[in-house]
Amino acid sequence: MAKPVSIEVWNPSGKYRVVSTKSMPGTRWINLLIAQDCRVEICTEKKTILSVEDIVALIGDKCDGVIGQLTEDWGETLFAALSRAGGKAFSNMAVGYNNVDVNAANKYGVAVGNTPGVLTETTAELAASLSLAAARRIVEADEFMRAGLYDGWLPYLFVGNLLKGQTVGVIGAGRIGSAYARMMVEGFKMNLIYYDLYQATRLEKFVTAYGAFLQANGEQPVTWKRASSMDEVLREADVISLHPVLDKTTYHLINKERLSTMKKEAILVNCSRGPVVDEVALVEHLKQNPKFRVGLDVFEDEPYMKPGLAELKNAIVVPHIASASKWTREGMATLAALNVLVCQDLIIELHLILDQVQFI
Ligand SMILES: NC(=O)c1ccc[n+]([C@@H]2O[C@H](COP(=O)([O-])OP(=O)(O)OC[C@H]3O[C@@H](n4cnc5c(N)ncnc54)[C@H](O)[C@@H]3O)[C@@H](O)[C@H]2O)c1
Ligand SMILES: O=C(O)[C@H](O)CO
Repeated sequence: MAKPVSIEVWNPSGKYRVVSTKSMPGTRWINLLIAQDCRVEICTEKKTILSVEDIVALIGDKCDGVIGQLTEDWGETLFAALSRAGGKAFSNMAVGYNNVDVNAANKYGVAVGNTPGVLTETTAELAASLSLAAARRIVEADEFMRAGLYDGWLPYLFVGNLLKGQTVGVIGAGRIGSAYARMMVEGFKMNLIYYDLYQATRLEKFVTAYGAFLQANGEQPVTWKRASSMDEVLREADVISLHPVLDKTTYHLINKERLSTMKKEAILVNCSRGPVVDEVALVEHLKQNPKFRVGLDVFEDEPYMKPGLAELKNAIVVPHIASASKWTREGMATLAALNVLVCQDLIIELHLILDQVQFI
């Protein structure tokens, strides 16, 4: 028998019971649920990652819908428990849903939602920040200053890479990959090479139009190329950012062999999912190639890093914060609440909010 988990309750007399496994930013999501006669229960347990057992206890005997997190394992056990409790809706508070077994959800008649769109620009901005920080060695230089080591300007001090005129490579040119590509092309006048299963027509048109604009103003135009393989991107690009979904086809997409085909001074950024990169191979590659740099927001075994990574000066590491802007996190919470309401048929004035809702 799992221990009871601590909760905070909003609108105790609400007819429908909706559980959120974590407290989420803002109050709009809570108010939306209350307006549709929901009793909202928010788990206030101190531990960061809830176990399947904890969540089964939270679901209890009657539960209409759940908002969960990407750190949780939403599979057979949880969807069976939710279905037994009368629930028909689950929303991940994330766009990525590799932690959700959608087949199991289907089997138990539970609809699944995610939160795309509201995090596109915020996540792309972090990927751009990591690209810049790696190119200009900002974290190393900051540590140097704080250690009191700066004793005057020097021609070789923290020399990094100029981005202008170099090639940015994007693997997975969906919403976030395309937003990142636009930032790097427009902001730093980089040329683009991308690889995706599908053609990114709007992105191509954007780069073509921007190139024409630059040329009309007497500047070197930017260019784009859709690569026929991922290896072409790895060989040609100076900065490569990973933005595919995580599934069987993208697991360890970046491995020892592929790292060896990249330029010795390339920059690799990962704001997708940790297992897209073989992190052990990456640590080895970083050790062997001190001018190769990485910016990582995600890790193979979160919250852990593979041995050796934390000690490497050519790696910038941040704790999965790519979507962490206030606007975005409040938007994700709002979308997650709307997903649960719509999937559970609890919306009264559906037409007022349907355009804000996203489904997998
Ligand atoms: N670090 C973070 O905090 C953070 C934030 C948001 C999203 N993400 C991750 O980013 C991912 C992408 O989000 P999005 O909104 O851009 O999704 P999206 O669906 O718009 O884009 C994903 C792209 O990957 C492409 N793709 C799929 N398989 C591929 C393959 N084998 N090779 C190349 N491309 C492939 C798809 O065709 C699609 O264009 C999410 O699934 C999530 O895992 C991470
Ligand atoms: O998939 C997602 O949404 C991120 O990892 C968290 O924002």
